[in-house]
Amino acid sequence: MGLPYTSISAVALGAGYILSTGRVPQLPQYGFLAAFAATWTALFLSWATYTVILYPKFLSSLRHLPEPSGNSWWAGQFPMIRRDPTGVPQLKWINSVRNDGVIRYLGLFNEERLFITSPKALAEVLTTKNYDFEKPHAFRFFLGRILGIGLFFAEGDEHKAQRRKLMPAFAFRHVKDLYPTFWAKSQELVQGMTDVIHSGKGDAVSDTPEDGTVVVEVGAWASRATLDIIGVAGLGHDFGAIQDPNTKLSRTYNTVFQPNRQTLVFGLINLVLPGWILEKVPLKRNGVLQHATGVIRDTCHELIQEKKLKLARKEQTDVDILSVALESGGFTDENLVDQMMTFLLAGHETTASSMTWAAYLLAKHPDIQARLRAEVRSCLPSVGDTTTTVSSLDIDRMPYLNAFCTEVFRYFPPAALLTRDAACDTTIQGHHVPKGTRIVLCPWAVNRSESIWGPDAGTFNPERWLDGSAPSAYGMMTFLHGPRACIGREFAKAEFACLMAAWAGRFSFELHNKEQMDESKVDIQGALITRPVKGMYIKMTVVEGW
Ligand code: HEM
Repeated sequence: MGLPYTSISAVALGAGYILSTGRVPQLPQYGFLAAFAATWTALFLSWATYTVILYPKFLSSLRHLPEPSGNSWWAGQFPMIRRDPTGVPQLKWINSVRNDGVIRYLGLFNEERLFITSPKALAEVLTTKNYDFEKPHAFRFFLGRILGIGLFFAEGDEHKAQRRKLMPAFAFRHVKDLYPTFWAKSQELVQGMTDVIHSGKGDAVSDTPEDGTVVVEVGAWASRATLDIIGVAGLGHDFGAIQDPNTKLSRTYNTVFQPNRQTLVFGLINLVLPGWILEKVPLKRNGVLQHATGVIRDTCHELIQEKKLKLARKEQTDVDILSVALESGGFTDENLVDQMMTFLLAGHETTASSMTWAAYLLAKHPDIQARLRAEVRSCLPSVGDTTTTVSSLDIDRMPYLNAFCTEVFRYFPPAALLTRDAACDTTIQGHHVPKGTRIVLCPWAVNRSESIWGPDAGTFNPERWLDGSAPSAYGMMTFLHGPRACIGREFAKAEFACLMAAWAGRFSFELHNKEQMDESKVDIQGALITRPVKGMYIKMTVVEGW
């Protein structure tokens, strides 16, 4: 519950006036400032006691729901949430707290959160009552600056209308035409990395080029490839990030997503200060965000102008997302810029995160790596053969590749935790949920819930997708479900499958830091998109013969 600054200040002003002018003779007289400050402090303390202690512990209608033990008296489970990677506390609770689909836990200042755990409850929140829940306003401020206020942040009827206009561009019949683009970029990526390996100059100090092995930070390559793909397939423009790691746009996203103290402190302040105040605080992070927003907006503006010129000259035949949106005629220029900013970010860091985790998992499981490579080599033309391409049918015919990709999406969902606020009084699984209650959706936990996936939920096992035993759709939360599910899901799945086929077919993967065979030794950063904090360093070798 946000501090009601305006109401407290208004009452304190009134009290200051009354007490300083002696209007009520029965009351003692004080100076205006002293009376104002004393009333303000008293009201603030009463509000804080009510909000932090009385309401969550004794009055809330949600206090009888199951919850994890070990609360701090004023910060609930916040110490654990702050210490562990995003989603890890929720994973512990989903497997240990008995519940019927909803767990209540307390955050900083004992703010209540409802963590939704079962497929039935998730179906209710995401589909049946989707529009009863909205994205939190603080989140909109925090991310809206770099993501734009497009489809991602639209709500209610506005969301429905925007989604309807954009859907054709993301339908599978359109995505299937993009496979040649995905494959061409996968080829370019693999060629770029092959050149680096042959040159013997990797990204880590202990490279051992003499045995043909070079250590590469795969996350950076993944981001460059996915930025190029969303550039070409989304905006009809090649940013050339695979060829040049220092393009303005790549550098900009790097500075925004660099996991560091600044980002963390900014995020924490955002929990207590409203966005419009935080934006004005002279923090270094504000400057970084402002600059980044400028670069991203300008890039999108330029691309839209280019496309419009082409349209006017009747040269327009492209099938990228921007062209489809422009031709629908339903967006103003400013709105289009917001949509493009959304696709640029939502469509590149997410898939890059999946690629980074996939490289880690391949390195950790040499048997899976070998099986995948064998399938790729037997089904697809060589990645070096630029005269051939790959279609959706080629990829569909590869059960192990598809099982591997789906299992990576399950095991390491890029968006580990998402939130909603109840937009009205509503219910979940029959429990009354007051307006404003914070709802937590946690793909990281649900995707590994033992009650949904069985006792091997915590094991990476592509095999589970081959025997058709996968559980209810709502047990897999990587792209969410319902009207707000990821619109780019088919795009992402296709792009990821092409990129992984090219990687696994051409290279062998081995962990640079052997300690990381133990997953708990990989530090995970997860404010928005999960990634290894210090990058993922992999020893890569070109496997000849394909
Ligand atoms: C592995 C890749 C991806 C993952 C895991 C992913 C995941 C998600 C998730 C979880 C959401 C829901 C967020 C929320 O409602 O709080 C979402 C929404 C969205 N995603 Fe993705 N995404 C991926 C790739 C893409 C791509 C490639 C694009 C575009 C080309 C894209 C565009 C969007 C958009 C526009 C939304 C907002 C949809 C709406 O609110 O109607 N995503 N994504």
